[in-house]
Amino acid sequence: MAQFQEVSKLSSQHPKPPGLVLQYGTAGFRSNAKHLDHAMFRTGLLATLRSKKTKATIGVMVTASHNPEEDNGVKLIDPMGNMVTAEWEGYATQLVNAEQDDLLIVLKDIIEKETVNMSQEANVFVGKDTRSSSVSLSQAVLDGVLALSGHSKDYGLVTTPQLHYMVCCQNTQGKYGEPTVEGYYRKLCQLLYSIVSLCVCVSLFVCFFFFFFFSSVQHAIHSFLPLHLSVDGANGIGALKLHEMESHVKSELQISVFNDGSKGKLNYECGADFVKMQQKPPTGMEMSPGERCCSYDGDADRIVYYYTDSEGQFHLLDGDKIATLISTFLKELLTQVGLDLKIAVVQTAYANGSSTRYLEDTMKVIVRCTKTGVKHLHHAAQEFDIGVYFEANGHGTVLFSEVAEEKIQLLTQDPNTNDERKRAAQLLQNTINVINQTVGDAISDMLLIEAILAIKGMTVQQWDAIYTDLPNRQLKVKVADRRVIDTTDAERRAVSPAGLQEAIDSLVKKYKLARSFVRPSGTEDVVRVYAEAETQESADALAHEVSLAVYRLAGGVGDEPKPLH
Ligand SMILES: CC(=O)N[C@H]1[C@@H](OP(=O)(O)O)O[C@H](CO)[C@@H](O)[C@@H]1O
Ligand SMILES: [Mg+2]
Repeated sequence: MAQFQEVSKLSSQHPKPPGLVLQYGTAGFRSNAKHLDHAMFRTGLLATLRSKKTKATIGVMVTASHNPEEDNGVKLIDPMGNMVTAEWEGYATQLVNAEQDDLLIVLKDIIEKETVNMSQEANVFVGKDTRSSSVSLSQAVLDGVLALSGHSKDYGLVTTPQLHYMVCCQNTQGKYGEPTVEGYYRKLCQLLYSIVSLCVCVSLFVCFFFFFFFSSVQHAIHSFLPLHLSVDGANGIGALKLHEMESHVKSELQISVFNDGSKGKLNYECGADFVKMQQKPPTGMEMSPGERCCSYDGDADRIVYYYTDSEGQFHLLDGDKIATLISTFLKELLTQVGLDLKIAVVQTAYANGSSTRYLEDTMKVIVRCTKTGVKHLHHAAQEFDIGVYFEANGHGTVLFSEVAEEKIQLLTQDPNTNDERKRAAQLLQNTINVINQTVGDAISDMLLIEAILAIKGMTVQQWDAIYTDLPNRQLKVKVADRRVIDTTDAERRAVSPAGLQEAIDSLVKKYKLARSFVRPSGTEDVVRVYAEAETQESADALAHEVSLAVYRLAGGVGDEPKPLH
């Protein structure tokens, strides 16, 4: 067929290095950018097939998120803006690893297995981050789409969640929003205006009573707006997009952007991953004591907040604290509107033990633990009326079931609802709209958090004080083959190699309030070790001892892990 001749022709311009094997991992393909040209072209081919199969627009995002500048990667976005299914992840791995001469055989095999109608039209949206390699790599994706006569739309520089949003808007015929970057800002920011204005109405109402005691109403509003926030853009796409969004929110939210890419290197000593892992502020950020700050990652799908206190002590408010703030807010609103909706928080094994305890024992919400990787959390969250999911590293969002959205919508229109209930229903409605339900989104999460803090009149210190994190430590161990470690119970227990779990169990027993687990990373060639305990010294010592156990029992390479102190 002529169609396949074009594939042969164009694929020879994007040849596969013989013998190279890549795996569609936790977040798509990731590697040094030099190894990815063929993977991009072939992901373009697969996205076209997926589009024909689903009769919908598919997204392809070129990014390696928080990884170093030299790396790159690619992920596929399904019609509703979700991650692609596990089955198609498998096809992606097969197609990308086919040696040059076998490419057509593997391609035709997928077409046959999935009974793809090749005369069906195909549409693929493509986006990229700010890495210098992203320019040619996204062109390789576009070539792949072209090779199978698919239509493509190149969104150029966008955040990962923006591309997820575009795909969802396109496939819901605009019901989710307008599939443009401007449409995205309008949707998200308008809601900040209405959330804030609802709040101002309440402030005005309160001020009316206190008018004669305290100076003026105007003063109260001015002290409320605009909000101030310092953002570390990780020298990536998020910084660029914040500048773009500025004009939409400048009277409600003043953002000072640091690490905006004008001089520093992407993700280097900055960004959400650096801040979370190192538990310290990014370089290049000016912070005054008590000031609210946050960091995005390299493709702006993660966010963490932090501040330093008057003694210079650093305080991190990670994904767990964000999930707690958002679920508290939603639960309070549900009580006010009197709706009996099932709300749950979904976490991974990396969630701080204090957060899980607080959510279950004090807030009395259902907590679920899944494997690492947003796709797992997303699926679990879909089982509830309202599913709040966050990885501890700040990647997360909230999902509302259709039933929940309908019930809330009805309440906002019900003439028999009293003012207080109506206001709460309206806030819930606005919250639904400000949230990017397709995937974790640093910009959307930031706007929601800012609105919640304003509505609740809460400082970052008060938010931080909801519970106290258990001291914790994450380490990496190099082993010859990390696949020798197999886990169960949402990655909290190791079933192989023999003796490893027993060794961890006996080490954990030595410390108070301790917990530790190990798992092979899905994005890096390392085994990750997590430990938490009553004191930082204990968490550090436990993490080191568990690292040694991994090194000895799972084939460690290089030098033995050294103690932290
Ligand atoms: C401990 C940790 O933060 N792991 C991260 C990291 O996965 P690993 O499989 O642990 O390498 O990258 C994933 C993709 O960004 C993210 O979803 C996940 O939370
Ligand atoms: Mg990311």
